[in-house]
Amino acid sequence: MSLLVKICGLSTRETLEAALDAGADMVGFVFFPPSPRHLSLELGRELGRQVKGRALKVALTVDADDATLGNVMDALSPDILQLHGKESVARLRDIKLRFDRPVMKVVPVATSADLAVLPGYAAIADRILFDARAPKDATRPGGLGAPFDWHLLENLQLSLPYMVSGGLHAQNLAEALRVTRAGGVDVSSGVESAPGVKDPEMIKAFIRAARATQELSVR
Ligand SMILES: O=C(O)c1ccccc1NCC(=O)[C@H](O)[C@H](O)COP(=O)(O)O
Repeated sequence: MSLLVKICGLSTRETLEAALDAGADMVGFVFFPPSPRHLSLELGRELGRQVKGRALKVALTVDADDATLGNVMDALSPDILQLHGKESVARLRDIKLRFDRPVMKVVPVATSADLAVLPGYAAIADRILFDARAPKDATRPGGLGAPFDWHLLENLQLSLPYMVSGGLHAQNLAEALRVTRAGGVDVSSGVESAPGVKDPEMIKAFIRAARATQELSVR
């Protein structure tokens, strides 16, 4: 199975086009006002139209209520909902039923104890995204450019697909894949020149590096 590459936090036509041209499988759009990558619904609609089926559109939200999710659905028409907050298993089930979209649940990781939630989420989610657990005083739960200890996933047995994220960049993604055997990689800060400012050349370099390491992926 081929490695999935997701470029997250896109917010301009130019950088979205760079990701699509370079062959990103998933493009992520952040709907979380405290984030430097937050999109208005209007911009989300415009960028969503630009994708034209060339990649899967992923809507990232954090503990969003139904009204917010409904607005995002209407504007972006996402293919996948990335739930990056503290959404419970019951909330995941509710969101899937209500919005009829595959759900990618983010599991924040700092220690092995963080993996205890997996059986619950695995029963409902379509995919898991492992990300570094944000520090308690962080203004957002992700997109901080910090990695976690990939060895925590070394002996993972998971019945559904999973991706890895957190502090990835073109130079370390091969090692992350070697250790975790993840089926996909997700990046935001590692393809930026400043928080929220994507760099087309860094996007291309990341996707090139991911394709070069593709044979390491098994899940
Ligand atoms: O990007 C944000 O600002 C953000 C805000 C709130 C929750 C999650 C957020 N980003 C998550 C991602 O972009 C990715 O899914 C992933 O965590 C990669 O982040 P990075 O470490 O910056 O590469």
